[in-house]
Amino acid sequence: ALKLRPDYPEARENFYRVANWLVERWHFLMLNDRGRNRKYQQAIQKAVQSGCNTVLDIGTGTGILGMCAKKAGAAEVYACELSKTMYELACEVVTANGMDGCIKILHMKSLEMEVPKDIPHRVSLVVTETVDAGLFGEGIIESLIHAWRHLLLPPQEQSATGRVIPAGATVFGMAVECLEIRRHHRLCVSEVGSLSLAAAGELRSPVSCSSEPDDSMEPYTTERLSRLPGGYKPLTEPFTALNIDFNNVQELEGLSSREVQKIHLPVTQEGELDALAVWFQLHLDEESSLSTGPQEDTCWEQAIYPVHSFLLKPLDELIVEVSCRDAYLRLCSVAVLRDGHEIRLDKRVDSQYTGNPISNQNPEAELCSALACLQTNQNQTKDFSMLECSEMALLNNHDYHQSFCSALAKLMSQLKVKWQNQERGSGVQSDSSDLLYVLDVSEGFSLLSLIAASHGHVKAYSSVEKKKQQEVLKRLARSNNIPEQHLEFWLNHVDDEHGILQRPSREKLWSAIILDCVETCGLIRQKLMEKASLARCLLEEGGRIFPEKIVVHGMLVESDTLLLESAVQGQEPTLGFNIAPFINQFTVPVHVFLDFSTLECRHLSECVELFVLDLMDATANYTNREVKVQATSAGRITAIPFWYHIYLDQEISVSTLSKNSHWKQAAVVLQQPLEVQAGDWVRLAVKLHKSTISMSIHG
Ligand SMILES: CCc1ccncc1CNCCCCSC[C@H]1O[C@@H](n2ccc3c(N)ncnc32)[C@H](O)[C@@H]1O
Repeated sequence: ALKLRPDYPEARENFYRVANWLVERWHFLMLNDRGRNRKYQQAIQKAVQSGCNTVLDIGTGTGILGMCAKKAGAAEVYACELSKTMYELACEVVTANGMDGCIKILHMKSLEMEVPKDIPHRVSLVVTETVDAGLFGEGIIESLIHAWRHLLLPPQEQSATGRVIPAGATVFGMAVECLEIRRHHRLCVSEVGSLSLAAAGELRSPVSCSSEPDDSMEPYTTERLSRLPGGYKPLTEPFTALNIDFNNVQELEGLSSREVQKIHLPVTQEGELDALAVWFQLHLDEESSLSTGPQEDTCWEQAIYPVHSFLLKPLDELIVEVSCRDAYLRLCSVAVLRDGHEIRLDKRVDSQYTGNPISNQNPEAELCSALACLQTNQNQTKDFSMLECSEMALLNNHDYHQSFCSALAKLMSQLKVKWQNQERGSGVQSDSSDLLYVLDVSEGFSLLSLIAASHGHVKAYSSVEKKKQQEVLKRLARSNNIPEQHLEFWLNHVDDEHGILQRPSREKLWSAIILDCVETCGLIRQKLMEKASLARCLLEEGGRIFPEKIVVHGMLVESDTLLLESAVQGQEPTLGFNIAPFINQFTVPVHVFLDFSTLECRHLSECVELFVLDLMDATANYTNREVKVQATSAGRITAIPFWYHIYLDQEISVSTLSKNSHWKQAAVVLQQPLEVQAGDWVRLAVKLHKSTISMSIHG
């Protein structure tokens, strides 16, 4: 559709959503990494010059490594790529670089390839970079075992034996304290919005690396440690977790049956153990290697294994187990050696509140928390509830819940006063059971319905869907003395907003409706304005929507990092091959999941108000706005990061840029940077179409 009518906004928005999905963002990072490209090129040249004449590029992506092999003089070059989009793109790239006649590209997974069906004979060299931050996440081990068995010249041939680039890898690990990781993976607070969380039971993020593989969990997550807000504190020296030789097929085949390795790590700094960080060195050949370590200025993320919280002291020894039972590299911290005796970490319930004593709470909550621990101790493997990382970070966001608690309290008391006035006026005595009705349609796990119900005389409806999570809410209602009948789970089987947004009952309207406005990635939720207008019709006199207003703020920045993550910058980084125009078709103008607080960039203006969305008064809204912004210093404007101040009422607002925010930010990345001098004025044209914000800049 875009090719047919490039200006058609619907197609454009849809394409941007699809593009993010079709082509992973790391393609841009990888292709802009000239150091990486050169090292691969040199290793390939050396191998071809030393006799590797037939080459197979596994996971060719844009085709760059296959083209290196051809240019280095290899007689036959084959490439395979499992993603259809990348396969088609590689064909275009190879043709554009005049090599379509001499590189055969297959749209298939290497594991399906056979000799002579797909390639005429076994090859002397396999090149590949099918690795992720945890090294094995793209299946490189399985791919290489298959390649050694079916596609590579077997090692026993005296003459030319097959080889793999990279030749092997060394995996490193390190124990770290990191608040940003902790608040995304475990509960760190004992109460939110005047609710005690003692009875919540064990809450876990999807990332948990128990030694027995459990496919409902991911073994690790990924983070750029050098860019995490608040940074991290190493608690041990880096240790070697694993060495693997990709040219030794016995070693590759033996990997999954290697016995679990126990590593003793002397603690070098006192601190809270939050995670094991893992990275690796990719040995391309004997001389050159690539590293994904946090200390390098590498663009790659590290693999993060959140582990049981535990306060480590300098003389402790942390015992870590390393295994690769299934295809994944698994690390877990199993025990701490202190004064000669072993404290098991993996058997105990994770101490939910690290460092925050459950103080000054009512005795029954104390009893509940003791019971909860007792309960989880017995069958700790079963009764835990899973929260997404963003839901865990939201739960830990104390200010967010406090703001809602205050704003809801204000509304509830206003409405109760209104009733009393009406009663006095009409003389009709409404029975005290008359309740205010609050609907919380937040996405995912939300406690806002409970916070509303805790104000008394409120019947709250929650759209939490998952049974386990509903159990958590019911437990919290009980332990916070909220009457069972004041909490209901609402119509969560219907998916369209018309279904969820209905009157609470025939004669009743809502006193408050809580909407979810901003996605974790930093974009406005789809159909927000439609939902808001529907919700407004369902409010009783004086009722409110939360939030009532969203103000978009932003600023002009110069950031090479954002450019490198959003488009390939010319031909030079890609070894002179013409690749950029092809992969840049998948550039999207808005970059999401950005940590603006740690982005390397130069601020070229103050923060400015870009747009206002009024959810209580549709007539106050516009679809585009021109904003004049003054450059405060000279530079090249390459991006406009933006975030939101979410107004719960006239006075109370939460910012999506605040320190404990569970939200990330977004940024418009300009394809043509704009040079400015200090004092220059630029005009920003800001548009909102179907909840999608777009911006263009004019000198
Ligand atoms: C310093 C390297 C680094 C370190 C840490 N983080 C990231 C990186 C950068 N590497 C990222 C590549 C990761 C994606 S793999 C690249 C392309 O290969 C394709 N594929 C994957 C397996 C496979 C197969 N068996 N047969 C055919 N095709 C295959 C994928 O569809 C993808 O397009």
